[in-house]
Amino acid sequence: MTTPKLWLVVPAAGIGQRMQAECPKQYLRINSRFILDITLSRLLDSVPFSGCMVALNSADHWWPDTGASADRRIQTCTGGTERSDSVRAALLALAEQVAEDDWVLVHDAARPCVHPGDLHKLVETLSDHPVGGLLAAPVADTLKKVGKGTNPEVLETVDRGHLWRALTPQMFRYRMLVNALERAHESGHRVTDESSAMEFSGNMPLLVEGRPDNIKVTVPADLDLAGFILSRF
Ligand SMILES: Nc1ccn([C@@H]2O[C@H](COP(=O)(O)OP(=O)(O)OP(=O)(O)O)[C@@H](O)[C@H]2O)c(=O)n1
Ligand SMILES: C[C@](O)(CO)[C@H](O)COP(=O)(O)O
Repeated sequence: MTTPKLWLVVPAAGIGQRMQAECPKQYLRINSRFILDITLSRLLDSVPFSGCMVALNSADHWWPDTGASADRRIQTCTGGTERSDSVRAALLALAEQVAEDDWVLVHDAARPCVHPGDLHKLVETLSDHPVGGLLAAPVADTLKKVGKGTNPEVLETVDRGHLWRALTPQMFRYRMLVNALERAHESGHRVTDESSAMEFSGNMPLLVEGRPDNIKVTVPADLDLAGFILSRF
């Protein structure tokens, strides 16, 4: 019985609309380094991955200027319209290299603050789990449900007792994840993370508590926050 390998998929084909920046947010800089370079180096320096596939936008002209583009461990493919399309494209691009039961960790390019300790905790916790799982953090704020209009008036306060925020990496077996994403896609079931696809296929991924500072750079204020977090470790 061979030991399953670890593979990394990084969806980096978004346009960062909510960031309202002059370039896709994965190419904004923190301390002069591209966010994408920071994310990839933190992941590849922390976990012995057998390989890495980065999904890039077909219009991406920044990649050749990254440090990562010179890293022989990293391959690239063209992403898709939605994040899940980009992840599927990256998984299919790895098809000839990956064994069915190998583990794949999927991590957002826009999450540069992921902590090595959380990566080790995720891999160790899930290494013999039948399904896999994801880093997540318990909800710490009171949550309000609002109506559909543009004026967010409160409909109700949602019980947060059993609510967690999904983070990344999300870690699943290659074949199970490909099948789950294909099934969700073919069913027209829109998923915003890998766990949702696994759940749609009837699985119960395990949540592994991660640091709440593993933020996704999404809106302008997140850039300085990420810089501060990274300065602390
Ligand atoms: N079609 C897409 C959309 C998103 N992503 C990636 O998925 C991650 C999380 O998505 P999100 O934060 O939504 O990034 P964007 O889609 O770029 O942001 P926005 O929704 O503001 O445009 C990002 O690293 C993004 O590059 C991707 O690879 N392919
Ligand atoms: C995958 C994710 O980061 C987990 O919280 C999130 O679903 C990505 O959502 P986005 O709308 O693509 O940023």
